[in-house]
Amino acid sequence: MISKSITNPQSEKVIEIKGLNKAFGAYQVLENASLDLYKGENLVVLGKSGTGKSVLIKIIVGLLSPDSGSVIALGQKIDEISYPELLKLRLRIGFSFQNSALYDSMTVRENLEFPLVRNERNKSKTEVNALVEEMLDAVGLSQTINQMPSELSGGQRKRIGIARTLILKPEIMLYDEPTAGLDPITSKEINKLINDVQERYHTSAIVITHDLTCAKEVGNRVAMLVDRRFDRQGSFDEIFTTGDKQAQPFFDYNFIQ
Ligand SMILES: Nc1ncnc2c1ncn2[C@@H]1O[C@H](COP(=O)(O)OP(=O)(O)OP(=O)(O)O)[C@@H](O)[C@H]1O
Repeated sequence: MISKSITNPQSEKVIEIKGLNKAFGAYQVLENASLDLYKGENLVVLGKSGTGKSVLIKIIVGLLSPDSGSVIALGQKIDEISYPELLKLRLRIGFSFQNSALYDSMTVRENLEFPLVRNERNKSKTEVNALVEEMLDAVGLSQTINQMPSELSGGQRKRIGIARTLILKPEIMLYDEPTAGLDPITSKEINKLINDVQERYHTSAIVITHDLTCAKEVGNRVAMLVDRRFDRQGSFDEIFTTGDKQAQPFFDYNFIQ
């Protein structure tokens, strides 16, 4: 397995997180955490369960407020913009949920149309159809257009979930455990899809995962959330070949156990 090339640190930043603090009551989840997402890269975020990865994502899209620190996404300071501006910004950031979050009572076509009908009402029926077809082609599932989610496999549902997120052409994609619950072959297909999306749509992405094969295959960079911050950042090999005591258990669990 070949690692992907690491991002040029001179690249433009599409997300800049500086000195982030977030606690729930006395429980400090993030402490002086800093992390950047560069334009066009896939950044893998690794961390033990309950360390605050979902909290981080929620802060980025303004669903949770940090106690202090600054988050700039696509040039906008999340905690300073108005609510309508925040809603507009969220449309530029696609969030692919862990459970795919498809509507079971709608066909694949209707699931894909839904974000457009809700957010881009000015689109004609022909434009909507063209976008649905483009997205299904992008995820390799054109033939499922009239099927119900219950007729799809777990891997296919993930793909349709990604297609539905992509249909608004977001500049940033947030993937929450994209390979969770999938077999290794289907996981590899999802990894390839994440890379195809990066190439075809020039998205920048944060990929939250516990799956190191996924991390290695899709990540231009890896950041580990340890002790409430992201002190460990680098290429996959930089993180996992140096015998780091916090990183090693992830590696051992995924590749040796
Ligand atoms: N709204 C909330 N109120 C109180 N505590 C919360 C809230 N949201 C998250 N937490 C706590 O913050 C910590 C981090 O949660 P988070 O969901 O971000 O973990 P995670 O790293 O995404 O875990 P996993 O890998 O299991 O999904 C947990 O201890 C969780 O209980």
